[in-house]
This record gives sequence, structure tokens and C-alpha cells, in this order.
Amino acid sequence: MRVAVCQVNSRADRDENLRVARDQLERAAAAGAELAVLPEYVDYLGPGDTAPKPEGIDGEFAQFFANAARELGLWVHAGSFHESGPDARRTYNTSLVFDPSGGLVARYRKIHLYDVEIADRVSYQESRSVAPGDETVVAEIAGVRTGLSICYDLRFPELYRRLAVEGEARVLVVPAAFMMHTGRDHWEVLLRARAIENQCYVVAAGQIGDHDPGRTCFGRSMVVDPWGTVLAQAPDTVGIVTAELDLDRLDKIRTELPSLANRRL
Ligand SMILES: NC(=O)CCC(=O)C(=O)O
Repeated sequence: MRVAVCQVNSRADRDENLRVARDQLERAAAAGAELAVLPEYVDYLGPGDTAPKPEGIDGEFAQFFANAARELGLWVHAGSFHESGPDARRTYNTSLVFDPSGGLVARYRKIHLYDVEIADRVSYQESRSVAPGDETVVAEIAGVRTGLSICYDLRFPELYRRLAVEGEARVLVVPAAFMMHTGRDHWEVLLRARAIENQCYVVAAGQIGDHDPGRTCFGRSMVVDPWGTVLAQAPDTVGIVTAELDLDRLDKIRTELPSLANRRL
């Protein structure tokens, strides 16, 4: 299966963000991808006071990507968006996956929220405006079991173990808006660790560049194979990169180095 990771720089202009996302999906389809993955908060990355009204999973955002999937004949993982939440103060940070007929096949709400204070560098309290999800999700994408997660989830290996073991996932998807400050040292290491320890392909699409004041995202979207090899990595620009997921190779690695089977519980 050929996958494309789409790296974008979403800002405070929702219509422009969606236009750029659509453009990336068209590039992915033209490059022969079967699945295209967009980053976290592909709808809007800007100040809270100008944020668009949150929507349900039957709103305009979902319709936009359902149409794109159908028109391009592509599996689309629509990164994440601001889904209306459990109360007036909070949204969910939600991923939707569409099949090539435009059907919604999965919804995942980010479980681990980014509440971090790193002196003079990062100050972020995601839980002030976002409610956490409480369900793990494995979707059947083009016949391949695919575990869903979002950005900060990447730091919690027990989630991915569950996706790979109980959920029998062979691909792990990570849409992200990983910070520049942490991304430099942590992004690639964590993605490769999740791939190696769970013997899965990891498909990670990141936001790139400056967003609202004080927030710069690391980018370097990538696809990692179950051996931990980086198959494709985006440069520091908006654009797509593609890679081929070879599931026979995954089976061979799991047979020859059966670390999942050798777990002692
Ligand atoms: N949007 C996020 O969850 C940010 C995660 C991040 O940057 C990290 O270091 O973790």
C-alpha cells in the first residue's frame, strides 16, 4: 500500500487551511497513494478567540473531506479537527477517516492532552479547552488494521502496545502538531521506537512552521517501517512525501524477530 503524509502549515484561516489540505490530497492521489494522512488541527491553528465554531462529525469539515475522498478515490485520514465537545468550554481533538466512497469509517478523539510548562520555551494547557477521548480505535484502512493516535499520544507507549496487541494493528498513524522545541530531540526517536517495539509501520504527518504567536511546529513528517528505518521524511516545507508499506516485510520481521510473541506478562 502506498501512503502519503501531507505536511501543512495551518493558521487562523479555516478556508485557506482546507484549500491547502485539498491541494495536498490531490498531490497524494496524483502520486499514486492509496491513503493520505493530514496533520493534527488541519482545520485551524490560531488564537482561541478567532477559532471557528466547533462542529459535529456530520458538519462541514467532515463533508469537505468525505467529498475529497470520493472525488479523488482515496482513503483520507483527515488529521484532526475541533469537534464540538461535552460542554461549552471544551472541544474534542478528533480524527476522522474516510474510505474512497466518502464513507466515514473511524473517529478517534485524542486521549492524552498536552499540558506542559517548559520554562521560557513551551507553555501549553490543552485540557483547558479540550476534553480527552477515552476509547482506543483501530480502523480497517484498505484492508489493513490501522491504529489511530494524535500527537502527544506518541509519548505513551502503552497506548500503541494496546493498538498493536489487542487491536492487531499493523500500521500506526500519528497526525501531529509537534512543537519545534521538543520535536528536535524527541519526534524521530519516539516514532522509530513505536515502530520497532510494536513491529508496525508508523505514518506520521506533522504541521510545519509558525502558527499563533509562540507556537512553531517541527514538521519532518515521516513514514517508518517496522524495523525502525525511516522510509520517507518531509523537508521543512509544505508538501507531501510518499512511501510503500510492504506488509510481507512486516510479517517477515515479526516471524524472524518475534518480540511481540516473546512478551512475558
Ligand atoms: N499538539 C501536541 O500534542 C504537542 C505535542 C508535543 O509537541 C510534544 O512535545 O509532545
